[in-house]
Amino acid sequence: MERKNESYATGKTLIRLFQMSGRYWHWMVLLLAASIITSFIEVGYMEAIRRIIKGATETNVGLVYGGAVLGICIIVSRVLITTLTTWLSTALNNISVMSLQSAMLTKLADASFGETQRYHTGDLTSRVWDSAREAQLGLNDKLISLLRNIIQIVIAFLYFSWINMTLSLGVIGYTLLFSAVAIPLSKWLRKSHDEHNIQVAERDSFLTDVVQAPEEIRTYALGSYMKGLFENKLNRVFKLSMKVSIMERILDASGRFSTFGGMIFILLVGGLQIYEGHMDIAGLVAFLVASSQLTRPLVSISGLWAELMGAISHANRVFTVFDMQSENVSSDVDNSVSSAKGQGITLHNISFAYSDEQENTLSNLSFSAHKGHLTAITGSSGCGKTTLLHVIAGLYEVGIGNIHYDGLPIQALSPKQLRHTIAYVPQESFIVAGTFRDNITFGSEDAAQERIVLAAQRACIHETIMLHPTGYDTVIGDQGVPLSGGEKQRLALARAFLKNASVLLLDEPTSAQDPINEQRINNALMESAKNMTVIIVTHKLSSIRQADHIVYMNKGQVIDTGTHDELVAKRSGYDQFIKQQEAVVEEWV
Ligand SMILES: Nc1ncnc2c1ncn2[C@@H]1O[C@H](COP(=O)(O)OP(=O)(O)OP(=O)(O)O)[C@@H](O)[C@H]1O
Repeated sequence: MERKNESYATGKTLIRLFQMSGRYWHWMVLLLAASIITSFIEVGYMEAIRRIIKGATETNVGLVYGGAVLGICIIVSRVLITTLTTWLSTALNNISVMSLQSAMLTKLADASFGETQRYHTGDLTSRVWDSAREAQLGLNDKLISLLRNIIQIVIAFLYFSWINMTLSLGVIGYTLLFSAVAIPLSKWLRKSHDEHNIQVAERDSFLTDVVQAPEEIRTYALGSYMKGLFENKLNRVFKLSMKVSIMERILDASGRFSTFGGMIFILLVGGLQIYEGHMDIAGLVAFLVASSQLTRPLVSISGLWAELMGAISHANRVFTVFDMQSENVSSDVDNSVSSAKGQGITLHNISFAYSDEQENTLSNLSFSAHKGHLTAITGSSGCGKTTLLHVIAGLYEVGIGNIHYDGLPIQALSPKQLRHTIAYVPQESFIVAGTFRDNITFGSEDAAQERIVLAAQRACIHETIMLHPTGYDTVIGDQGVPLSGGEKQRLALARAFLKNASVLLLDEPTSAQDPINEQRINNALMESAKNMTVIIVTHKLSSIRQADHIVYMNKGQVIDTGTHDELVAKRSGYDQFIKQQEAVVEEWV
């Protein structure tokens, strides 16, 4: 599958992520403010220790008690501010992640069909689910923590330099020296995170495929074969996880080493400072006990930076979705298009290739599907019928040729106008977990019950629905009533009948139907074709013969068009195609 370069510069990624979360900036500012208050409280904690030690060394009981009272106040304030910060960050995390995920879903619904087709569904799912979460939490938690640590360093530094400037500068210099190792490591880490995410996406895509194919897995006894493939993918993820973890640990270790070494450094330099009379013993003990207030944020900056690299790698996966080419959705629907009493659909010299590297799937193709006619597109498997239907539905843009809807070029219609004009029944029926009614009224939620029943009757699904005591309110799908392939197909058909469209496009709508339902559906389609343009892709002889107009295709080209009798008489290949189909049907009967 073709992939875009998913690597954006770190700074640009952060700015973009921040812009996307712009409406939460006041929450972020509040969190930052809470962090600043926390840093002051931490300084108070250091001061309390210093006073107690000073009081003890100078046998000043008042100073000891004063330090203790300050300490208690600090502890209470710390609890309060921590509770507030936790509440704020939990709320911010949940709301912003949900908002990013739903924005991604909206984008995917509006993105050009061709773009979304380049990605595996498992990959897109993990982008919306995992990458959105990791990216947003990266901004909310990691970036804010990074800023908080910087603020904490400044405040702690001001306090410590009040005690002793030389020692404070020494501690900072020493810690930074050890943290410097983080810079090249974080670059490698970022690359490893990118590789890791690609492997995770491949693992998830594979898992989606396997979960969706329980029949094949069992009937072909693919369990151990799939297990082998899955383990290979897991191994690759495992190796990269190990690489990432080891790099993170090295970053972490460099920080820890600087902390321990820092103690010795403080004792050495602090001892000299006391010896020279620049500070007292209470100051040194306060430094020793609380120096972590200065070194910890310095050290954790490298750890946070490493974690931020992971979040940025996920953010890039999120942006790839937002960068998908959008359909140019206009805000208002011009109903004049759907109500236009035009000529139907006309295609002129259409050619289409899935990518620049591939040969044309459709070549120089022209025909008309008139309003008031049922047009059937037929031909052998793989000749390009579904592709052609997608092109007619405007799901793929054609490079060469043009399509006219009721006399208007397709480019003159916004995607929204086009969607309003078309009802589409794909080969694979899409059923959501919900009621029968929910599944029929997609996009026509306020449809009256009589219209819903009429659509279901025309699609031959009404009787099935009424077998359930709760009728149209029966829950189907995931946790509800399971449906057969034919029932799903008829439900999808009812959805299309309900939509007030002027063009009905159907891809093998009777492939899973028994002959009786097949004939009833064919009749309903003939009836629909009286006042709309109906195009059906089919291999079914009954549907082909019944059509007013047949488009016979082979290898991406239209070989001939006409009625069944006309095409048989022309002997341009259609007659042979039909003979082969009939021979197969007879063999089966
Ligand atoms: N998303 C895609 N990317 C690249 N090639 C594709 C894509 N979808 C289909 N094709 C290729 O285009 C050709 C035509 O496929 P299409 O599904 O349009 O044929 P069809 O006539 O509808 O076949 P069938 O009757 O078996 O459903 C096939 O060779 C197929 O491999």
